[in-house]
Amino acid sequence: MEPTPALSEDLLRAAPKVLLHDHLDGGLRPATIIELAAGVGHALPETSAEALARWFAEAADSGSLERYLETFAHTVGVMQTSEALTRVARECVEDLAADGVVYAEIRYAPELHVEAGLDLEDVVAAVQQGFEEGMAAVSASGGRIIVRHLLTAMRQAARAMEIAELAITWRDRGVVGFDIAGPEAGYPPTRFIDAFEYLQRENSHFTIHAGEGFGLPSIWEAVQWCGADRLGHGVRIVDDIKVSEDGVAELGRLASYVRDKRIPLEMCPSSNVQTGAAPSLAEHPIRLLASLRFRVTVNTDNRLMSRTTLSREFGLLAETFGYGWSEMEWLTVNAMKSAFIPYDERYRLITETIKPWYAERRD
Ligand SMILES: O=c1[nH]cnc2c1ncn2[C@@H]1O[C@H](CO)[C@@H](O)[C@H]1O
Ligand SMILES: [Zn+2]
Repeated sequence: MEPTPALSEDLLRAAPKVLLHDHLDGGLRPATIIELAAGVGHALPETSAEALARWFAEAADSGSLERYLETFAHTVGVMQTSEALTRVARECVEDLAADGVVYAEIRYAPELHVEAGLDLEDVVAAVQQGFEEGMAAVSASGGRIIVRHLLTAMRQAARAMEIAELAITWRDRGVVGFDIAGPEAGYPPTRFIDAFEYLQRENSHFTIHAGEGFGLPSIWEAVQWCGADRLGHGVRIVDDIKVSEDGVAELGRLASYVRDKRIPLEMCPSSNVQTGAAPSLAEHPIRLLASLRFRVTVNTDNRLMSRTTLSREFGLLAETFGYGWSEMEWLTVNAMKSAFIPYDERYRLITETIKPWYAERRD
C-alpha cells in the first residue's frame, strides 16, 4: 500500500506520542558512548560516531535475542558512574522530547550498573537526577515531557526481589513499575514469582518481557502465574490465533484472555524483526492483533540498536500497512491508557494533550 502522504516526517515527529517500552541502555547517543568510553578506558568496536551507530545496528540484526543482547556490553560498560548515568538519562529525555514523545516509561536494570562501586540506590538516584534535568531543560525551551522509570531485573540473575523492593522504595520518586528482561528461553518468569507476589501485595505495577524469544508458555506464565499488568512484546500470542483462508480469526483461550482483559502488548516492530520475533515488518503480527482490537501499543525498545525513534516506527507502520492518523491516535491512546501512572494523570494527558492534536487531523 502507498504511504499516506499526510503522515510526513515532520508531522509524525510533532504528533504527541507515548512510549512504554524503551531501554535506557539501548538508547545512548553514539557520540556520548565514545566520550564516556574514552573517559573510562572502555574499548569500543568503532571509533567514530557514525561507524559505531552502524556497528550497533548491524550487530543487533542477528535474528537471535541472545546475540542481540551481547551488544549491550558496550553501553552498560560506559554507564557505571553517577555522572555517566545522569548524562545518559538527561540526553534520553531530550531526545525523546525532540521526537514528540509526551510521556515515557524508561527501563533499565540497576544491577548492571554496580561494577564500579555504585550501589543500587545510587543508580536509581543518578537516573532520576538525569530525568529531572532533562525535563527541566525541555520545559525551559518551551517543550513538555513526563518521564518515569521502570526497574528491570535480569532473568539470568537472581536479584529480582531486591529490585522489586527498590521499585517500592522509589515509588513516589519517579519509579512507576518493575520488569524482567534478558534471555527468555530457559528463564521462565515463574522463577521470580516471589517478587511479583510482593509487588501485587504492595499494589504496584509490572510488565514482563514475554513472547519474544520464547512462545506461548512464557506468555501464559507471565499472565496467569505472575499477574503481569502488561506484556513486553507479546508478539507470539499469534501462535494462539488461527486465521482461516476466508480471513476469520479463531482465538485460543490464552489469546482470548489477553484480549478480553485488555492486557497491553508493548510491541516494538523494528526490534522484533532484528531478534527474529517477527519474520519481517510486512508480516509483523501487530497488523493482525490491531485488527482484532487487542490493546496494542507501539514502542522503540532500543533506539540505538534499531537506529530508530518512535516517530520512525509509526512511519514504518504507515508505509507498510497504510496506517493513518486514526490508527496512530488509537495506538497512542492505547499506550496512554496502559501507562503505570495514576488514572487521573493518564486521563488528563489523553484529553488535554493527545486527543486535541489528533482531532485536527482526522483522515
Ligand atoms: O528486547 C529485549 N528483550 C529482552 N531483554 C532486553 C531487550 N532489550 C534490552 N534487553 C535487556 O534489558 C537490559 C536492561 O535494559 C539490557 O541491558 C538488555 O540486556
Ligand atoms: Zn525490551
